[in-house]
Amino acid sequence: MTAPHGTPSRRGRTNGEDPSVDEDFGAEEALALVRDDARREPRTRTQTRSGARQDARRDTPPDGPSHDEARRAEPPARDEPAGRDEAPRPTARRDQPSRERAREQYPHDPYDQAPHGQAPYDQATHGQAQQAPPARESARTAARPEVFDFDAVEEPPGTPTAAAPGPARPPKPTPSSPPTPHPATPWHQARRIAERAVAGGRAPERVALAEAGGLVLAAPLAALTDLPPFDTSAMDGWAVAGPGPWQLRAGGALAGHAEPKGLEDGEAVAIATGARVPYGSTAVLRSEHGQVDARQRLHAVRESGQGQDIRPRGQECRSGDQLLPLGTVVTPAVLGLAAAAGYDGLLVVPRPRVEVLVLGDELLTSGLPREGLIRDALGPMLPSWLRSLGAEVTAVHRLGDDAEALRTALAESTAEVLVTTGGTAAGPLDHVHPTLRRLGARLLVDGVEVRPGHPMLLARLPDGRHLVGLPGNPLAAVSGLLTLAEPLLRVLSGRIAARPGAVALREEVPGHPRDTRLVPAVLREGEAVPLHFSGPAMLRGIAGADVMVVVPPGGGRAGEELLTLDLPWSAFGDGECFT
Ligand SMILES: Nc1nc2c(c(=O)[nH]1)N[C@H]1C(S)=C(S)[C@@H](COP(=O)(O)OP(=O)(O)OC[C@H]3O[C@@H](n4cnc5c(N)ncnc54)[C@H](O)[C@@H]3O)O[C@H]1N2
Ligand code: MOO
Repeated sequence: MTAPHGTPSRRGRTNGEDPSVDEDFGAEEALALVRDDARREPRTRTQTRSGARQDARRDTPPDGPSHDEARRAEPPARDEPAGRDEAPRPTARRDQPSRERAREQYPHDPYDQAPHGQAPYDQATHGQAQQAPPARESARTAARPEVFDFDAVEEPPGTPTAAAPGPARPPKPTPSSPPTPHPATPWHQARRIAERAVAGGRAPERVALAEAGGLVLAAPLAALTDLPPFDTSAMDGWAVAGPGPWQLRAGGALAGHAEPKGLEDGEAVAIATGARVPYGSTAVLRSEHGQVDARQRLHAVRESGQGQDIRPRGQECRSGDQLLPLGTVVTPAVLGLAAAAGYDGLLVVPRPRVEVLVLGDELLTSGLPREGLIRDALGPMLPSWLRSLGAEVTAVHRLGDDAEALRTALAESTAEVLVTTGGTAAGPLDHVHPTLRRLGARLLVDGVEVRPGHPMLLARLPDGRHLVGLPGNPLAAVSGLLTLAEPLLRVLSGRIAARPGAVALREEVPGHPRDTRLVPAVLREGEAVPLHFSGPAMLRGIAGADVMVVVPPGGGRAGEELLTLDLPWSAFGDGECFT
């Protein structure tokens, strides 16, 4: 499922206690890991491409800075947005036939995310065609009603934010002073904070195989038997002893039967695939490679070598061999292997219990949108997504915009993790921050430098439970899932971080001047083609996506390798995984 994660070999871990996770892990480090891994392990869907692409990246035009340098540079003054949350307007794009072709299939331009023909995307309006803001949006322009305890924002020591000079607690805004700037956390750092917020999962439990799918091994899987447990025939035919021709013995050996009587040299007996081979057998002759004459003598029409088509006992493993490490997700194949190796049940990390609280008076649970009401997209989306991240979703409650209902739900829930949707911003009905403050929660992440989804948050309640606050815009909520919920739940569910993915962009993707962008894309011939309809309020792009591409501040060039985040269905994405 989701990345970027460290490789198990370098960052292998099952809980937040492994010191190796303390290393900084930015985009460049993650990409370097991918390149390393690609050299070691040729079979990866996100196999990075030739060095030529990297060389091209290093190319510096004679009259200007390299792309990377340009990316690090501040955007030119004329592009500076009026507010910190706005991106510059796009510059005109050159006509490129190949781009046009790609666009026909997978039209994309984040600055043009409305259907073709509509007004261009403007980050300030969050992907919508420009229009007068609705009444509730204008209410958001009001100053932030609550001031947070910025001391309570936990940052690892040495991070740029923590190291930044300035007062620990900003002054309270007064009617004459502008709203306090929001201390958003850089995207990579937010993921690390979420990963380290918890030390590990619940105490391991033994569950029946039928219940273990999707859980994580809490102990290495060691073989309880040799596999195969006895010498078996790999083919239908005859077990033979010594060189032929052989005298065929009456009867035969079938799978599931006790060991047949041993063979003497020059003897053969009919045998089925999977049957125990009789003691004394030197090979199995396939049925299509032998003929029996009238005197019941078996003749080989093709020679079979010593031991041919016999699977010797212990060929796959010996009793006690470690088959899989602790931290492995119990996939269907793991269930099969465990059963073959003698297990009736497995010691696993129980799923962390997660409760979803959907906020918003405007949400309908059925029927068509009407009278300003819209369908709740997140209530139906989150349970299976969270489950794919290792959680057990115990309940989905729809609370409307009711601060008291939210406070009660947070105070009374017994889930280890609460996930709220909506209400993270600073509008009059956005109750998440004030309620957290009332409950004495500690904000570990309060806003992230990522688009969409920058108002996302991670908080710790006084009793140690965690709350992931997802923004209400549906794609922004997905961004929050991938940024904060995935690392938190990965550690709580005992999973090992997967190898980070990287893929080359088929076409340029504009970036935000300072924030990371998460852009839905499809994978085609090893390249990522960014998708259209990927505004913060839209799910149309992500619903057809294979991965989320992590676009660094400043954007990505055609051919540039960028990190990717897997989606729950990514394994089925481009058909290259099942070879
Ligand atoms: N003055 C400002 N206003 C806003 C800012 C900002 O920085 N300054 N940020 C914008 C961004 S970015 C986002 S994202 C949203 C986040 O807002 P909330 O988390 O408070 O979410 P809501 O206001 O409740 O909802 C936003 C949007 O999403 C729709 N929504 C909510 N829940 C659902 C759901 N379950 N299914 C489908 N759609 C949902 C809701 O109707 C709104 O349209 O704030 C911006 N404002
Ligand atoms: O742009 Mo907001 O970040 O819609 O998520």
